[in-house]
Formats: sequence, C-alpha cells, structure tokens
Amino acid sequence: MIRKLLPCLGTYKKYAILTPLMIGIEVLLEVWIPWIMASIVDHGIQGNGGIDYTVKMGLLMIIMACCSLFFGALAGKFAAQAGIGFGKNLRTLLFAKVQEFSFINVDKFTTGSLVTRLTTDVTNTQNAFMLLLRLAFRAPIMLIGATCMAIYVNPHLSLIFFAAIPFLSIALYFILVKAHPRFLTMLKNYDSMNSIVQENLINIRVVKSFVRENYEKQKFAKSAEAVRSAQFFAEKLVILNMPLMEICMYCCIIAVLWFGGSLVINSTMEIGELSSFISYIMQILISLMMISMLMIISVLSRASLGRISEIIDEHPALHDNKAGYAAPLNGSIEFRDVSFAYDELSQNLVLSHINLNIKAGETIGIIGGTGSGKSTLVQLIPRLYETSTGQVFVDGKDVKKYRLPALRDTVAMVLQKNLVFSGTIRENLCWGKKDATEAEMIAACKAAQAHDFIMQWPEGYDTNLGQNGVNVSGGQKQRLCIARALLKRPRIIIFDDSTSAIDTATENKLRKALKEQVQNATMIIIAQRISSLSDADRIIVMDDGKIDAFGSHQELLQTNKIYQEVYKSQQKGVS
Ligand SMILES: Nc1ncnc2c1ncn2[C@@H]1O[C@H](COP(=O)(O)OP(=O)(O)OP(=O)(O)O)[C@@H](O)[C@H]1O
Repeated sequence: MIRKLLPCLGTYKKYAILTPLMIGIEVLLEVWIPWIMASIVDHGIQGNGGIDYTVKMGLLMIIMACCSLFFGALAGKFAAQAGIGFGKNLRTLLFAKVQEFSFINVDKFTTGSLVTRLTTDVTNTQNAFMLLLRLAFRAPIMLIGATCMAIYVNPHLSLIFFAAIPFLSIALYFILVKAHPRFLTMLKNYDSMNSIVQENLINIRVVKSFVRENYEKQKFAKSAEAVRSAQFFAEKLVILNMPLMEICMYCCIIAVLWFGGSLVINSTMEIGELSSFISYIMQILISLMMISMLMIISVLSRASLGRISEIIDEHPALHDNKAGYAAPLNGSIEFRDVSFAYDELSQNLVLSHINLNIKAGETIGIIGGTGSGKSTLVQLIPRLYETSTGQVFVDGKDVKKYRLPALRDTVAMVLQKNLVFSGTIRENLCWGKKDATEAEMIAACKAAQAHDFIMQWPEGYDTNLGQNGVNVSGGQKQRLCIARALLKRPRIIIFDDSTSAIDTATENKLRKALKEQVQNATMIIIAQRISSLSDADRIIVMDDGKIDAFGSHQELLQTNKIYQEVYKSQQKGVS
C-alpha cells in the first residue's frame, strides 16, 4: 500500500528526505544537552572547574539549544511541505482514477462515499503522513540516543524503565487492536452523512417545495449523531493512551529518585548525573509516548488508507480499447441478442434478448412505460454500460472494439437529467467541443431553439449559469443541453426524454431545425408523447425490458396494442 502511494510524493520527495535529516540533528543536540548540564553541576559548581568552566559550558548549551530549535523548526516546515504536497497529489490521483470509473463503479462506491474518501480520508492520510515524517524518525532516534546516554550515566538505574516497557506494550496493543474496527465504523458513518448532505443540497428545491426542512434536519441530526457516537466510541479507547503513559512516566521518575537518591546519599552517584538521568528517563518516556501516538494515528490512517486503496485498486468496469477503431463514420446500429442486468449477481435482467437493426441516418423513436428499459437500452450504444450478454454494433463493428473517447465523441447523448456546470453559457456549450467557433455555437443554439432566450439576457452567451444552472428554467436547461450535444456534430444523437420540459410549439420548431442541423446523423428520440415522435422513421415499443414492436407510426397504430392504447389515451387528452 505504502509503495503504491509513494509516487504521490512527486516533486515533494526532497522535503520528505530533508525532514528526517533535520530531525536527526535536532534530536542529537537535544540528547547532548542533559549531559552538558550534568558536567556543569558536577565539575563547574561542585567540582573544581570554577566559573570559567561553567560559563563556557553554559554558552555551549545555549548554542546547542538554539541550533536544536533551528533544526526543529526547519524539520516542521519541510514535513508540512511534504505532507501537504503529498495530500494534493493523492487527491489528484484519486480524482483522475474516479474519472476513469464507469457508472457501475460509481454506483458501487456511492457518490457520498467517494466524496468522503477524496476529502476526509485523504486529509487523515495527509496528517498521518506529516506526523509520521516527524515522529517516526524523532521517536526512535531520541529513544536510542537517550537510552545509550542513560546506560552510559548509570547502567543499573536504567533497568527501571526496561521494566516499564512490557506493561506499556501490552496496554498499547490492546488499544490498537480494539480501536481499528471502531474507526472503520466511524468512517462509514461519515459516508452516510456526506450522502445526506449531498442529496439535500442537490434537491434543496424539492425539499423547500414539500416543506420538508424539519424532516431533513432530523435525518441529518440522526446521521451526525451516528458519526458522533462512533467517533466517541473509538476515541474513548484512544484517550486511555495518554494517562497510561503518564502513570508509567511518573512511576519511573519516582523509582529513579528513590534509588538514585540513595546512590547520591551513598556518594556512588553525583547530583548532576542524577538530574541528567532524570532528563534521559523523561526523553525515553516521551519518545515511547510519541511511538504510541504514532501507532494510534496509524490505526486511524490505516482505516482511511484501506478506503483510499480500494479506489486505487478498483478496476474500471469498462476497458478502453486503446488500439481499437477510430470513430464510426456512418451511424448504423445493431443490437444482437443483447441482455443486460445492472447487478450481474442478481441476474435481474433489465433488458432481455434485444435484437435491433437501425440504419445510418434513420430517426428512431422509443416509447414505453416507465422502467421498461428505454434509457438502459440507449446507454449501451456509447458504452456507458457493458452488455451482460450479446453485442452492440455501430457501423457493423462491436462497440468494444472502438477507442472509447472516439466512440463517445461520435455518439452524443442528451440525458434525461439535464446537467449544466457553473460558468458561462459559452463555457458550457464549448465544454464538449473546445475548438467550437462562434458561428458553430450560434448555429447549434439556433437549432436547439436556445439562441433567442440567450440573446434576451444582457450578457448573452457570457451569462453566468450559477451552480447547476440555477439561473435557467428546466426547459431552457434542456435546450442548452441539446445545443451542447449538437455542437459535437455527432454521427449518432440520442435524446433521452430531453424535450419533456419544452412546450409543443417550441418542440415542433426544434424538430424541424434538428433535421437540418444533424442532416445525415442517426437520431434516437425517447419520448413519452407520441407527438414528439411524429418525425421518426420507425418507433420501438418497449415493454418490461423487451421490444414489443418496431415499425412506423402507421404500422404500429394498426398492429400494436400497447401503441394503440398510448395513442388513444394521448388523443383523449388532446380532445
Ligand atoms: N443505475 C441503476 N442501478 C440499478 N438499477 C437501475 C439503474 N438504473 C435503472 N435501473 C433499473 O432498470 C430498470 C429500467 O430503467 P430505465 O431507466 O432504463 O427505464 P426507462 O424506461 O428509461 O424509465 P423512465 O421512462 O422512467 O425513464 C428500472 O427497473 C430501474 O429500476
């Protein structure tokens, strides 16, 4: 895992190398200071070193303390640079990986969980890395240095803290083993909370119109409480670490004072030696404390690391055939015995045994009840999902054999949910085709019946749409999305119920203009209204994941029961 993440250091590697170097110097100086202190007391004050010796050693001690401070500050700065840079690179890597995911991968993780992994989990890992850089080197260097010095000062007295180590190790092991699953639960609760926030913010208009603010508040409070209790459950174990360490430290100091004091009384140990020994004991115990803290942080970051590694290890459900064919040129489509299930394991077929032939340049309508599989069917053409069995062909070639970006550039889809991004209209339109000229953009907007309403705004194409296009109506958003798709000049264009918010008169104009704009392109229109399909050469009637009939409007009116019923019910509405 660590090996997988190391490349994320990138250009910040030098800081990660410099940090332990600086810490090494800082700690060596720190360990040296008590020894100088002891020599001041024993030789300068009590011995015959006199004032000269005391001043000389005192100055040396001050210089060493200043140098130690300087190297410590440098180490902190380098650790922060390495940690923050690592966090940025890790986040970028994960974001890039998520961009490769297919819908199936995103559905598997859920959007809320992906947000937590890219934010909270990366922050946990970044903080842990920063601390690791500092403590992972500081603690062992200090432990070894202080232990050596303590043994050098008095080997018998140093046995005291060796007695404390087994006790500390057992206590720490217990805390760590128990805390890990608790932190995992806490992070899962974070996922749910983030999903609630995200869903609420996206659907804030629905919440307000249904006056469900209180319900949403309660839902969030429940989720926040779940995070709190899971976090408390995990932290209450971890907080035991500090008192345990402190009890140990003070017991050791008392024992050292007790035994060391009697050694001083018996004149087998100098006072300066005893005071430096106490400093070393403190340093040893502080470094043990740092090690225990490091382990606790590693438990929390292990949970986050595991979740990050799941993203890195996830194989995109769709593979791009990089050596595949370039974009299709004609736009004929064939479905050969295609079946599809969203969940491969459940075998719950959403489409079953679909056989279909669409000629290049044809306009095809699709009609059918809700949940009959219309959207699923068309999403298989640009390979947004992979067929479970059977094959989809475009221009006579299996869609899997095309290069994915080439295929998707040729097949434009206007989705049922019309999404625009924050930014200007121009930015949104050119989002699918960066090099679009002004003339192309205006032509696409005219065809999509969007040009007139855009020009009514003072800033025209430079009008800011706000986040998720809050400044435009549903019908306007649909027309902008149609214009965005047209601008790509696709060979196949799919409208997934994307004119539902447009009035009939505008829709008629749109249909006429579309014919001219897309010319020879194959057009697939999913619609609920038969009137929206009046220009279709042939119409597919879908029922429960199967094609019930496929023919012209007239043929279906004469032969297909479902179509006749839909037609009659819609005619009644008109009359
Ligand atoms: N991402 C998904 N994961 C699991 N099941 C899904 C997913 N999307 C759709 N389904 C299921 O697949 C079935 C067909 O859905 P689909 O969206 O293709 O129908 P549709 O005919 O386009 O419906 P509508 O007219 O309401 O848009 C439905 O039963 C739906 O619950």
